[in-house]
Amino acid sequence: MKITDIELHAVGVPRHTGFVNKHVIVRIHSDEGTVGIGEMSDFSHLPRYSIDLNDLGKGLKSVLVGKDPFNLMKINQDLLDNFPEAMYYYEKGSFIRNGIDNALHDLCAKYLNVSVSDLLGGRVRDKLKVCYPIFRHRFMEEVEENMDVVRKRYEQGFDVFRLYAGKNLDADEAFLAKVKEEFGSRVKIKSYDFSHLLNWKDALRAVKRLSRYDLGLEMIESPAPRNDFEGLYQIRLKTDYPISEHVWSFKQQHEMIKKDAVDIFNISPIFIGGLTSAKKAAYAAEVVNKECVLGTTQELSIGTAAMAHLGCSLTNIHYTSDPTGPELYTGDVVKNKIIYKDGYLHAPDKSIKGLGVEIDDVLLEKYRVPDLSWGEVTVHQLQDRTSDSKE
Ligand SMILES: O=C(O)C(=O)C[C@@H](O)[C@H](O)C(=O)O
Ligand SMILES: [Mg+2]
Ligand SMILES: [Mg+2]
Repeated sequence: MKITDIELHAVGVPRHTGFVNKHVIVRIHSDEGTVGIGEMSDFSHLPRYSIDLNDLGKGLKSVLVGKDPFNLMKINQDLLDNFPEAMYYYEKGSFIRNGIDNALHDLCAKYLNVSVSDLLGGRVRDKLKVCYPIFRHRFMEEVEENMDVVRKRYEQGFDVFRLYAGKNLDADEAFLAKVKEEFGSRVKIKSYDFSHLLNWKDALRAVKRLSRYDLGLEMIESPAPRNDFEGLYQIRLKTDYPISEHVWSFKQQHEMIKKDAVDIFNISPIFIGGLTSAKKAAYAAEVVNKECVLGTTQELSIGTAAMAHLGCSLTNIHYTSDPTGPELYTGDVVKNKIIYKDGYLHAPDKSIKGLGVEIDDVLLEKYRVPDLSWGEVTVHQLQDRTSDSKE
C-alpha cells in the first residue's frame, strides 16, 4: 500500500468556558482506497505563532506520499527529521507528528480490518478512570463558578476532579474546603497541577497548605519550572505525594529518569508526537518501574480515541488519567462521539476497525476555520483556557 495524498482541515471548537481551541483534522489517502483519519490537537497554546497549513500540507506530502504506511517506525524517524522534538511542552511539531501518526495507525488498522488496539498490543482494560479539570482560580469569585462545574459534572457521573492550582491559594483553599463540606468522600481531587508556574519551594509550601484538604490526592503535577529536574527531585524528596510530570521529549524523559525526578510520567501522544513515540515513553517508564498516567491537551474525539486505545493497552497505568476533551467542548467533528460513563473514558469497541470514530463532514464544515491565526487572547486566557477577560 502507498500513501497518495494528505488533507488538513483547521477547525475552531468552543469550550463550555467560551475559549475556542483550534485543531487540525487529518485525512491520509492510500492507493488501496483506504483513508486514515487523525487529529493535530489544540494549537491554541503558546508560543504565539501560527503554522501556514498550505505550506505544512505541501511539506507533509513531500515527506509521506509514495511511502508504505505500515513502515511506521521509519516514517516516524522521517517526521522527527522534519519536525524535531524540543525541550518544550507545547512544541507544535509534536502536534503535527501526532496527527500524522494517529492517522497512519487508523489507516493501517482499517486496511487490516482490525482495531487500532490490535496494533498497540491489545487491551488490559476497556475503559480508563478519568478526572474532570477545574481550571485555575485567579479571583475568589471563581470559586463558586468552579463549584457549579463540580456539581454539574458530578450529576453527569464524574466523581474525580483535578485542580490547577497556585495562582490564588486563598481561592484554591476556599474551593477545596467547599468541596469537602458539600461532597465529603463522594468527590475526589486527584491532583494539584501547578503547570510549571512555581519554583519547587513555593510549590512545596502550597502543597503543605492545600493538602490539609486531601480529598484523595494521588499526585502533584508539574511543581517546578519546565526542565527543572533538580527542582522536581527536591520536592519529590520532601513530600509524601507522588510527583508527576508531562513527557514532551525523549531527552527530557531521559533526564528525569537519570535524576529519578518523578514518580509518575504523564504521557500524551500529542506532547511526545504520536502513538508510536508515546508507546516508547510508556515502555521506558515501565522499564524503570515508574507509573504512567494518560495526560491530555484536551483533544476532540479523534485524538481522544487514539489515547483511549493507547491507555487501554498499557500495563503501568494505575492512577486516574486526564483525557476529557470531548466533554469540555460544545461540539465535535465525528458521527460517534467518545463515550464517558460513571467517570470512565470508554475505548471504542474493538469490533470497530481503525480508531473507531468517523468524521462527520457536516460538523467539519460547521467548525471549519480558514487558518490557525490567533484572535485577541490574553496570557491568562491561554494559561487557564477561559474566555474570561478579567486580569
Ligand atoms: O495537565 C495539563 O497540564 C493540561 O491539561 C494542560 C491544559 O492546558 C490542556 O492542554 C488544555 O488545553 O486544557
Ligand atoms: Mg498537567
Ligand atoms: Mg491543550
